[in-house]
Amino acid sequence: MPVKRLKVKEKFELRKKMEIIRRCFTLFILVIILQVGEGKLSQAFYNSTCPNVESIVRKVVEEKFSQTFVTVPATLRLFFHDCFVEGCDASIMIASPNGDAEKDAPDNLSLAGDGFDTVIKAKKAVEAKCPKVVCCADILAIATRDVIVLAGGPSFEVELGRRDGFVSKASRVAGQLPGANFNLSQLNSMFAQHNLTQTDMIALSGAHTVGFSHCSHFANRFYSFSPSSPVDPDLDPTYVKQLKQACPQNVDPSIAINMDPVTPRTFDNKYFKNLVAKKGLFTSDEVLYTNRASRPTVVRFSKKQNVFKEAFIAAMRKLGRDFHEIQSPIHFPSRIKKNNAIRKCEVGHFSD
Ligand code: HEM
Ligand SMILES: [Ca+2]
Ligand SMILES: [Ca+2]
Repeated sequence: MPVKRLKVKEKFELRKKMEIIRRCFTLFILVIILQVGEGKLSQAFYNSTCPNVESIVRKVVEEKFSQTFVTVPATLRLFFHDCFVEGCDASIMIASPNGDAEKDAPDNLSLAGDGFDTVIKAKKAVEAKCPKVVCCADILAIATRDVIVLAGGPSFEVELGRRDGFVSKASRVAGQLPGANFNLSQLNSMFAQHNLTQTDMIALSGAHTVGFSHCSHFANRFYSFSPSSPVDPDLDPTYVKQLKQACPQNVDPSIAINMDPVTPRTFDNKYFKNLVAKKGLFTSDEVLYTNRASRPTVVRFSKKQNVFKEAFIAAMRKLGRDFHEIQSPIHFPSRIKKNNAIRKCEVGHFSD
C-alpha cells in the first residue's frame, strides 16, 4: 500500500516539475520574441517620446560644424568604426579609467576628437529636452547623416531604435576594421561579415571624399613599395610628387593630409574620379579601380554623381542596421532601458 502511494506522489511531483519546465520554456521563448520585436528599427521610433530629437541633434551639429569642418569626417568615421565592432551600439563612445575600452585600441587612436565631442554635445542637448529616452547610438546615426548633408552630400531618413551596448573592449577591435593595405578580397570578406555587398563596400569607401589621413597609412606606396619598384605603379607620378612633398621621410607623425586632393571639403563623387586618375590615397582605395572585378562600379560612380549618392545612402542604411538584437538572453528590456537612460555616452566603464 505505502509503495503504491509513493508512486502516485512521485508521478504528481514529476508532472509538477514538467509543468514548471514547460512554463519556463514558454517564458524564455516569449522574451526572445519580445527582444527580436524590439530590435526592429523605425524612423518613427521617438515620435511620441522625443518628437524633436532630430532637430535638437541637427542644431548641435550645425553649431559644431561652424566651428570646424573636421566635425564632418570625424563623425562619419566614428559611426563606421562603431558599427564594425559590436554593431552600431555606441560602444566606441565608452571611456575606461583603465584605458582598455574600444576607443583605446590602436586602430581607433586616430579617430578625431571632434567626432566624440559632437555626439557628447548632442546627447547633452537631447537629455535636456527628453531625459532618459534617446540612446547614444541613435544620436551618432543622426549626427552622421547631418554631417554628410552639411558637406553637400545626400540627405536620407535615419532609422532609429538601437540600443547602447555594454561591451567596449580594446581587445575586441583587432581584425574587425579594414587596413589601408587591404586587397579586394580582404575588403569584400570583411564587409560581407556585416551583410554588405561589394557595391556597398565601394559606395561606403566614397566616404574618403572628405577628411584626412596621416602619412603612415600610405607612405610605403612611394618609399618602399616593393624590392623592384619603390613607387607603386598604380599611383599617378604627379600625385606621387605632391605626396612626397607633403610626407617627406621621417615626417612628423601628427601631419595629416587631405584624402581627396581635389574637393576635400565636399561630399561628392570626386573620390571615384580620383581613383580613375590613379589618385587613390590608400592601396585599399586604388585597388577598387585596378581590380577588374570592382572597376565597372568605380567607373559608374565616377560618371554619375546620383548613382553614387543613391548607392551610398542604401549602404549607410544597411550599415546602420548592423546591431546586435539579442545581446544576451538575460538582458531584459527593463534593464536595458534603465542602462540606456543613465548613460551619457562617455562616462563610466562597461564591460562584460
Ligand atoms: C574600405 C575600407 C576602409 C579603409 C581601409 C579605411 C581606412 C582609413 C584610414 C587608414 C584612414 C586615415 C586615418 C588617419 O590617418 O587619421 C581613414 C580615414 C577616414 N575614413 Fe576610412 N577606411 C575604410 C572605409 C571607410 C568607410 C566605410 C567610412 C565611412 C562610411 C570611412 C570614413 C573615413 C573618414 C571620413 C576618414 C577621415 C577621418 C578624418 O579626417 O578624421 N572609411 N580611413
Ligand atoms: Ca559598436
Ligand atoms: Ca570630395
